Amino acid sequence: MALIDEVKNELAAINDGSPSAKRAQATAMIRFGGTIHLVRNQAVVECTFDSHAAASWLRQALKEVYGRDAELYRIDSNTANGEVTRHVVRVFKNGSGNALLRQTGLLDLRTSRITRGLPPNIIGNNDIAAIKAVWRGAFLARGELSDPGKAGYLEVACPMSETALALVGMARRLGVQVKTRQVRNTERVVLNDAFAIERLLTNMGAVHTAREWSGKRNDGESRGKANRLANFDDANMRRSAKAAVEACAKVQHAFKILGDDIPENLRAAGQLRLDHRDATLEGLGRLADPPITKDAIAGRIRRLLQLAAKVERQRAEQGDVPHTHQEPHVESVQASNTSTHAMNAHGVSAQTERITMKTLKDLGDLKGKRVLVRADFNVPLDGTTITDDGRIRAALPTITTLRNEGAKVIVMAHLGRPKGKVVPELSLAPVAARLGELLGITVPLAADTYGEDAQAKVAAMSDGDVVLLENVRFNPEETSKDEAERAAYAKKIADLGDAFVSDGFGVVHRAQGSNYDVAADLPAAAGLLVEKEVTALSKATVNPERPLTVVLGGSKVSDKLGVIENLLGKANRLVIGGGMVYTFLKAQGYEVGTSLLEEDQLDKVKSYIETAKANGVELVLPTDVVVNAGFPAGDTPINPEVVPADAIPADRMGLDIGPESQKLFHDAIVNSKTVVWNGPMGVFEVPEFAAGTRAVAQGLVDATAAGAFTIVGGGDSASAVRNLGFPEDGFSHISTGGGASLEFLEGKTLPGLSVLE
Ligand SMILES: Nc1ncnc2c1ncn2[C@@H]1O[C@H](COP(=O)(O)OP(=O)(O)OP(=O)(O)O)[C@@H](O)[C@H]1O
Ligand SMILES: O=C(O)[C@H](O)COP(=O)(O)O
Repeated sequence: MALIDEVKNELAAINDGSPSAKRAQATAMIRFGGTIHLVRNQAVVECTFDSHAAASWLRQALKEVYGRDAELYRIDSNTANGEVTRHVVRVFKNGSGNALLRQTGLLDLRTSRITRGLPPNIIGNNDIAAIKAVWRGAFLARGELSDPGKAGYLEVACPMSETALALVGMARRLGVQVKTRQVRNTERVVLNDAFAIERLLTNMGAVHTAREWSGKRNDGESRGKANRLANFDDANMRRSAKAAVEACAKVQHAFKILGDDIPENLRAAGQLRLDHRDATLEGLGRLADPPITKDAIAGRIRRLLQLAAKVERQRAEQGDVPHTHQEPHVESVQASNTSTHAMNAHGVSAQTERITMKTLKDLGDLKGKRVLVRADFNVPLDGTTITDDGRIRAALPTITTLRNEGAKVIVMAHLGRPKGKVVPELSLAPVAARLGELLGITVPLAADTYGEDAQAKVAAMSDGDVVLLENVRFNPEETSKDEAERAAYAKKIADLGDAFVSDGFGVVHRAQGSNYDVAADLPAAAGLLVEKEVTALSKATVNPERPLTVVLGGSKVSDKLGVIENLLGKANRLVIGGGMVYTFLKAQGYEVGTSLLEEDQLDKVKSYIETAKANGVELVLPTDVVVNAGFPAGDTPINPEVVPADAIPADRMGLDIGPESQKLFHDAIVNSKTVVWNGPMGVFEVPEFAAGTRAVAQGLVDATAAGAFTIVGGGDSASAVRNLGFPEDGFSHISTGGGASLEFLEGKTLPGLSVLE
């Protein structure tokens, strides 16, 4: 028996729900699996299922919850693919069809029309059991599931867009993000993330077969890959085919624009796309000579299209040819890339697969070469004093390796957000001095990034020398949204070097001139830090050892709420502290005094709390907090006081988690196999409010000692760990990335990494 049949059998065997859940499921089964027509003004409700068990369930439920008798019969038909059996449940006799439509709410009594979506009584039902039941009914009626070993997908074909949107909303309330997609003129709700599929199946009640699906999926992974080209007939393949057709059109256009002036590796990649229109990117990679990864082939095609777009733009500027607006090129490759991600055997997104990037060895012999290294030297400063030099030290392995190879090392970096203006306080002068100290040499600082001084300093370099260019963000083009402007600027930087090494992991989530565009102009590779970060963070995203606990804190509340939403489908346990916790406490109806609060995020947070409950994600919040009269400033005396988390006085501000919570958090962390921590638990810069952050850091140290894999991410958290005196080797990995490490965890595609594929 195919696994989908087993899943439906398991779902159809669920019969112990409340009447409200049964009504929700039955209504969904009619809405998704039924047709309604009139015979002499009598409504005939006819629902067709491929599963006999589903049809039987509905017949029984109609009797039980609506008192309606239904006929059940089977239809066998011969199709090109063999005999197909369907099971029909029909409600018709004695006006019972009309009555059923009224009872379910599927007949809108005001307009006497059939409701297009799900009836309001179902949509407005906040009972999680009923929401699960709707999904169960929809899936029983029109659900499809990939076989283990194939590209992972779960889909429900919907009768119309309103029903699709209703399902999307309900999935969200279960903590699962699904999308709608039109396939062969049918609106479908689709899901490709393996973990989310398993979660949704479990939520529907297919607890046993969900596990079997994921288990079999692992066993069958290699088979699935090998069969990919042969099995072109499943939903993901169809999506991929569409993306491939679009990509072919773009490649053809690029060839036309570029003529003979195309780097050979890019031409070969484009030609492969044209010659094998139906192949997946993975398949194209296999066909390349020598074979390369799908990420590499995607990268080459993307660069080909970018190059064409650039040339076309230049020509348009020179008045050679009409500018035909080629920006969508880049997007469409990303789109085809995305569908490729959706096609892998686990159906998961970019960072849940290992990322393959070019590395230093791919740059060949660098002796005497000018190597541009993008580092992230965005370090905390107190005036001109660097309070944590972790990011500078993290760049040393790459710089030292390049120097040892006899390269001239030209380092570029940003500091703060000067918004395209020269801000003297954000000069990299203190960084040049510290880098020189750490390397034991003088590191001259060029007064500009690519201007006369930079050119002169680079021209004067000997092999093994290091020069630092001034803050790249002093140039408005660095962060410009105008790709052409950025590209022209990147070209000027690229003129200073012979190769580019991307080593600023903290900035790989940005597509900016000095970390992204410059890679199109020079042979480019990841530095040792970027390699190390990707390897370490992948341990939390590629089959992490569970329980996976994510600890979040810090002050950038709304930045991190998105991460929480995403993690509700991935982590086993979420521990929340720091400034963001007060929005959670308020969402539970507690007074939070003058603490950091994002009022406009309250509804979101409420739904996260609900989702966490529904998904079985353990949400650990503080039970006590340390408060003060206000944010510690200047000489104002500090009067820390511990209060229960549900009773913060109206005139007090929460600035740390209390002692009871410290123990609670510590224990939650220690009982984990993988821990990711981003954001301090309190205003750790002030000793009176540092205990919570210290307890969490200690939790990670203890978990590491017990064999867990622990990651500290976030600029402030990393500096907190060091400033509080914890040894760096107490943690498995201290990430130099803040936003970058979070976006990596979220599974987003990071431009600064994809450009190195
Ligand atoms: N309860 C609180 N109220 C106000 N500020 C807080 C509170 N708890 C922590 N903070 C502040 O949060 C700041 C760090 O937050 P942030 O979100 O920037 O974390 P991070 O580790 O730097 O992460 P990232 O690098 O991703 O930005 C610290 O300066 C700390 O004082
Ligand atoms: O500190 C960081 O997270 C990185 O340096 C990126 O800085 P940004 O958020 O200003 O781009």
